[in-house]
Amino acid sequence: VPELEKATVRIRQPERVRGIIRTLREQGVAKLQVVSDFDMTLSRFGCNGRRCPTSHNIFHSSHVVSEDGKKKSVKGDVDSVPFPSAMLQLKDLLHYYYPIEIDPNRTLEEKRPLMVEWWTRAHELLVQQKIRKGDIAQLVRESEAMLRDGFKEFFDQLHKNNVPLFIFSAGIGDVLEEIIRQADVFHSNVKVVSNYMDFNDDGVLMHFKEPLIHTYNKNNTVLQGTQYFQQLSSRTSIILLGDSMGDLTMADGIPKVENILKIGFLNDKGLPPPPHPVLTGLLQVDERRGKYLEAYDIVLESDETLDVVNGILRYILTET
Ligand SMILES: Nc1ccn([C@@H]2O[C@H](COP(=O)(O)O)[C@@H](O)[C@H]2O)c(=O)n1
Repeated sequence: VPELEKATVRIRQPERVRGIIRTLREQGVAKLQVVSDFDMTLSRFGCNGRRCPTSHNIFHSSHVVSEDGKKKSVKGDVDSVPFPSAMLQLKDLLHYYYPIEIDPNRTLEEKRPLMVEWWTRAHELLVQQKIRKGDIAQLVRESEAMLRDGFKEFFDQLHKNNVPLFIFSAGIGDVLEEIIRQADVFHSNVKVVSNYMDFNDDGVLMHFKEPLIHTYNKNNTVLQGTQYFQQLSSRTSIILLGDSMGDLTMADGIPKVENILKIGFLNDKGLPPPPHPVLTGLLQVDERRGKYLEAYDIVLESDETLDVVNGILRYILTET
């Protein structure tokens, strides 16, 4: 896999990783499934020195706002504040909670209640905005959210080879599905589990459906009743893609894992140092690298592409 020689690749145990990749190929395509996070894993973290939005914070800078918001803009403040003040609070939440989410020095027990608090407050703010189902496509079209370079080969290779792709996201399902749809890669082998909006008959957001999925409960507890992994029990070779320590448990519900390759994107590099608004107070990549290298087999640093994943898939999916 020549892509493993890229400068962005870090591997703690190269021999072990080569062994897993060889075994995945030997086991064959019929045994393979891919489990992936969405935001900042399949979607880009940054572009032209700016952060790309997650499926939540796509709403921060959107002109697609509630009737209240539109009335505000009619009053003349559309250029200076193109969204109602509650939208600004979403940003405030991000600045407060995101450093907590990625802090390697806090335990999961400390983080979990704070994540529930973040998601609950953010969802309440979105409900207050009376988001309309029909506006989501425009919102996505006008946003800077985008899939990583090489996404088409990634989705198409898996589809062509009938390899199931399970996207397990703590983002907003309605938004991320639209991003994938607009990229024309929402193939029949893709299954998404995420936080979904619940709209009334007029298409206005009323609630978020249960269970609430946040960064640190992406495991079997929120998959009860889906039977997804049970139906794929013969697929015992797993490629897991994530960008946070919470993503490491995404495959826990798979009944029998024989071989698993964990690939992690270590983002947050190559962007302006603090006081960049979102990075203020964040621990830098150097401080997080050690934990990522222990947890993920392959760590990709400042890599906005799916090149390495595609290279590995090409190798595994090629007939021997
Ligand atoms: N109000 C929020 C809540 C969460 N986020 C970010 O979204 C990411 C979750 O999505 P995954 O697809 O990665 O599971 C998470 O890492 C949070 O940083 C947000 O931006 N706003």
